[in-house]
Amino acid sequence: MSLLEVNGLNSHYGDSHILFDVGLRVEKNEVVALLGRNGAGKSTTLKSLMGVVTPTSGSVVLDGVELAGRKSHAVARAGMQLVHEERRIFASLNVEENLVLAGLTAPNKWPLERIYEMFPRLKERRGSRGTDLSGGEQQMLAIGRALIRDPKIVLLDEPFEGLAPVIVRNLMDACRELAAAGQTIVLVEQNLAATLALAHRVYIINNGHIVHEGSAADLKRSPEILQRHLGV
Ligand SMILES: Nc1ncnc2c1ncn2[C@@H]1O[C@H](COP(=O)(O)OP(=O)(O)OP(=O)(O)O)[C@@H](O)[C@H]1O
Repeated sequence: MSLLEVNGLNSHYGDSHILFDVGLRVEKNEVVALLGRNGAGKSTTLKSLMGVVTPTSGSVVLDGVELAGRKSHAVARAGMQLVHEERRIFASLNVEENLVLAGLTAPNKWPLERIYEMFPRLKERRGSRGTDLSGGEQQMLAIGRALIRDPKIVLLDEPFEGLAPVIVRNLMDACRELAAAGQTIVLVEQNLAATLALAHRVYIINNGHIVHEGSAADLKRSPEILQRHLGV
């Protein structure tokens, strides 16, 4: 059994049917990317896994536990974390307060030092408020807030968006380090090169349907698939 098994997932916004029988599986220690054009349903998929959006049908099983239909705090307690595109840190709290608060209700947690080893910049900025951080520092903090809860799986929604190339490389190194340490990751990212460099396996979603599944290595060698589904 895979760490995460998603079957027949359907989600709606009001009357709009957005996800159609989405199926995914993610093995323990795997980095899986979900690619697709704008509006294809990537964020909705992550939100549906996390219980931010309640799927209308289907199943989301994490480590043998059915999570579909549960609220996001319950999903978080079961070991899933979503790092939202909007980062969602507390602007009026400093870096360390943000991290400590995120870890408070976690059954297991990483020591602060482990977060600071991964993101030395956060240690330097530990006393700075959320509002005073750069975009890259905010993203590091958002990821740190997820990791401090020692999740079984982390969902990253466009972690590199809007960041300078040097910061993207920095964050990619952190993701590689995480993956090497065995962290299971689902990554949604527009930056195709970065995605294919990080992911082991890739799904492509198109209009709410999964249209391709394969290894990242195979996808790199298949320009026609990239062209057909992503237009690149
Ligand atoms: N809160 C919402 N209410 C209604 N429709 C929504 C809402 N959020 C997203 N949608 C619609 O659902 C579809 C899928 O959106 P989603 O954000 O999942 O796409 P995406 O693949 O993540 O794209 P992007 O890269 O643009 O974020 C789109 O047609 C979008 O307009």
